[in-house]
Amino acid sequence: MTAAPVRDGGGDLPAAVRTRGLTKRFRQQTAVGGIDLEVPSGAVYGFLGPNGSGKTTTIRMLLGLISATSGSIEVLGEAMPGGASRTLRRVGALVEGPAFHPYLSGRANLGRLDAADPHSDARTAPARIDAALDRVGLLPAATKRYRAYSLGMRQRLAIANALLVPRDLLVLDEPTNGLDPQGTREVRHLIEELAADGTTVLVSSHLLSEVDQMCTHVGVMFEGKLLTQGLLSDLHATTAQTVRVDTDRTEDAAAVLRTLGLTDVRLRDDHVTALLGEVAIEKVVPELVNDGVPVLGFAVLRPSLEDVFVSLTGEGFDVSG
Ligand SMILES: Nc1ncnc2c1ncn2[C@@H]1O[C@H](COP(=O)(O)OP(=O)(O)OP(=O)(O)O)[C@@H](O)[C@H]1O
Repeated sequence: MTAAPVRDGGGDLPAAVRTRGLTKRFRQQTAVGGIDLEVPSGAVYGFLGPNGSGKTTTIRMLLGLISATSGSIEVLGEAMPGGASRTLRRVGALVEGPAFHPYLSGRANLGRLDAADPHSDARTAPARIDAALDRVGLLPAATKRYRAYSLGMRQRLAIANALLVPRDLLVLDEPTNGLDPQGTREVRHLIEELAADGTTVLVSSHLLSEVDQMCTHVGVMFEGKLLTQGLLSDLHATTAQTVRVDTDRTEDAAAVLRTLGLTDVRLRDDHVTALLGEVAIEKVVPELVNDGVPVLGFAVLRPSLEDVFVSLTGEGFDVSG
């Protein structure tokens, strides 16, 4: 398996994150095996991979929480860890959720965390805290106790904590983990809004549909390797298209599709699907009709991210969790 060429969508701006040969070994185990990550400025970059594929380890290296075994890291154009303290002020992170006090309000919790930050300016804290609460839609619930917050509100508060000072890059590790569908939607919308304001977002996830819905770019991790990365639309386009033929003569339709050279032909009660491969799409319907197969419907299906993943790894994506 070779990684697809890297697309640089960042224009004149330096990439928000660029690594070369980034590697982390824990004793015998290589958790991250020489990855070249490229997160263009302005992207919502979905860092996708099954559990244990190395996403958190990579993120921890980017943020200087653990050291790399080898390789290089640039964040916002600065080599790390060289420019770390200055640069990391411009990076908001949600890796392990901050420890919130259940009996304090959302606002008071942010106040405590801000006061614990040696770089923060106490004089501007009230305004910054309310701006962050407003940004994540929690200003109306600012005085509620944390323990009364829903799961989605708790996670939005954690993101507000990452936004207490202006950020150029947000790094969110599995921000929807453990959330119910409503909470997941809230966090996803928030990420989309932050991105619309110009913040680059690197968000890790093991949820394919989530990445599909909110990201412009995607990097696919598998067993410590970055299998591919680039624009999500390019990734979809490079994966074989599936066609669907609705017919009451599925056996006959399947035979025609196989003869034409389509592969992975699957029969259902009232339709057949198959991978188009190199076959010219305009040939399919005429050939079916020529052979007397009644075509009641015909569609080209956009490959799902799961199709992309399967085509890259030859394995299904474990969507548990
Ligand atoms: N501190 C550590 N010591 C030893 N092994 C570790 C350590 N941290 C991570 N690993 C191992 O490195 C591999 C990658 O883990 P990592 O947490 O980066 O994966 P992940 O893709 O983030 O998965 P998850 O979504 O489950 O967090 C795993 O096999 C894990 O057991």
